[in-house]
Amino acid sequence: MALRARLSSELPAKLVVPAMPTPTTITPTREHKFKTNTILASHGRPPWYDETGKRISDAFVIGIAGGSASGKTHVARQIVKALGSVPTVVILSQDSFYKWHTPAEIELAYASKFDFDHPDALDMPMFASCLRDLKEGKQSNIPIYSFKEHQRLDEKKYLYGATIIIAEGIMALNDPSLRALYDLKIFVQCDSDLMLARRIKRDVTERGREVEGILEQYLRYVKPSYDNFVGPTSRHADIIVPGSDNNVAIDLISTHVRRQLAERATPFRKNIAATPMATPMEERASFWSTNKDHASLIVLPQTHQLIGIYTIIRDKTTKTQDFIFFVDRLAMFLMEKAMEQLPYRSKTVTTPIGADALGKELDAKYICGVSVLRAGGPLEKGLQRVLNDVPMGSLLVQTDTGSGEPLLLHVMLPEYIRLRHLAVDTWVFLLDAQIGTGAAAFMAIRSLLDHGVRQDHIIFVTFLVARSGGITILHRAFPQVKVVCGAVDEVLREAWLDPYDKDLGSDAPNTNAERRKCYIVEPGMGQIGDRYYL
Ligand SMILES: Nc1ncnc2c1ncn2[C@@H]1O[C@H](COP(=O)(O)OP(=O)(O)O)[C@@H](O)[C@H]1O
Ligand SMILES: O=c1ccn([C@@H]2O[C@H](COP(=O)(O)O)[C@@H](O)[C@H]2O)c(=O)[nH]1
Repeated sequence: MALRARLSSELPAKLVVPAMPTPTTITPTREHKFKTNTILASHGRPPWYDETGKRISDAFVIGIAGGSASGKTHVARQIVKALGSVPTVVILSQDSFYKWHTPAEIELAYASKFDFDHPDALDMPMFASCLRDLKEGKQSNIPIYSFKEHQRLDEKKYLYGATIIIAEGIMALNDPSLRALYDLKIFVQCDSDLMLARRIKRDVTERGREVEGILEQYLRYVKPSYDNFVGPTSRHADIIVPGSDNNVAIDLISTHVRRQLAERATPFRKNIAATPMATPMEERASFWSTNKDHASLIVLPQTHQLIGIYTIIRDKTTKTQDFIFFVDRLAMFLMEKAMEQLPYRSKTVTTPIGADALGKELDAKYICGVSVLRAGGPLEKGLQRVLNDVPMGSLLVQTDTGSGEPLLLHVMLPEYIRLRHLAVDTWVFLLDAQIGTGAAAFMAIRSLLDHGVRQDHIIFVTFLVARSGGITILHRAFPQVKVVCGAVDEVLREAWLDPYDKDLGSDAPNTNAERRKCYIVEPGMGQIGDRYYL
């Protein structure tokens, strides 16, 4: 409703954008040859949740319908191009949702006697469900369809983290449950002869077809389907875009989408900023006073041995070789402690002298590790020592130098998390060097929850937690996540970081354009990832 109102203030209720008076030639590029459901552009994803940990915005979804070869994919790609530097954009092709075909149906397809242009040829409920998951910020595993084999392939394409989704297909506006998911509905209008000419060219070069078969299929199914099912859906569109010379329409659409995204953006880091004011005094006092038995924050016993290891690691004069050795040792201590957080069940074994011994065995279905790059990397070795062959994944979270917000730049997760039905039974050791503002921890935990990992199955392992930082807000947002750490440092302060300096920044104002604002845990251990790897 709100969108319609806003759209109508920007555009007439239904906009038919005329073709450009002077035709421009768009040279088909290699990318036109592929119909892939893929992340086409990613400039990092800013927070999609607030400081309570709840998701605050859905992805912006554009539905594009039109006849076969009218230019739907082309329009989708032009929109992505025109949007420029925006967060993650995904193009979801309805073609991927053609149903699985029997050998008899495939034989008919090769003889151009199978109707791929009826709405029943597509698995609409599956398309709607995958689209809904992506819109709601969850992962989706999309089927892959081969036009050459007229068959759905065995493998699937994993997608996660879209901020904008463009769903395109001949029947994209056909189904009411699909239409309900779109924030913007587009119909690509194109002359029949142009569509036929393009289809012949494309099907011969890209889909392994012959002209005679293409024409037979066109007359028997494609043309009647356009008249009966596809063309009439143009009445549901917000915008009608011409199938050629459509630069004006593309500009209009991209401006609208950019404005919508700007309206949805909310500052995050500022809200959890590393100031003692981030949570009320009483809440922090109660968190730390109960922290000894606190189920959510487990601090390693402060033995002389442990403090000795920290002393070496904190010392800026420690040589890289020694730093790596002691970080690896500390990682082992932390991981051993973290392993205690997993469930165990009773088990009786027979000893070599034939006696029964009552013991315990791990009771976790799936376990994996995910490190927040680069700083979480040094903990990986510790995890691999306590759990042989544990599947590892990573998340690259970095601070946007302009906005100061964390950005999710890369997601590489193990199958136990990528597949939702496994994720619910998966225990995840989430590894990061420290929890300062908590911004990276928030993003990493939220990403796992989006995949269906249970909050109480996440064990966050870290070297250092800042007492005055975001840990209390993190705990408030995700009370069931356990944090295992080796030391608690008192101070978290703002500073300027020089990318070429391994020592951490000063309070001096930003004189060097490359320096960026950061938050420093004090006394801290410096940039652990840099000291370990560089
Ligand atoms: N505006 C355009 N100008 C020039 N060629 C185009 C234009 N739109 C589409 N084409 C070409 O037409 C063919 C079919 O376009 P495509 O976008 O794949 O259609 P659809 O996704 O609707 O089936 C492609 O080879 C593409 O390069
Ligand atoms: O195995 C198949 C599946 C589909 N088709 C034809 O594809 C078009 C839809 O794809 P567009 O990319 O939108 O053109 C549809 O008209 C089907 O006839 C096919 O030939 N073989």
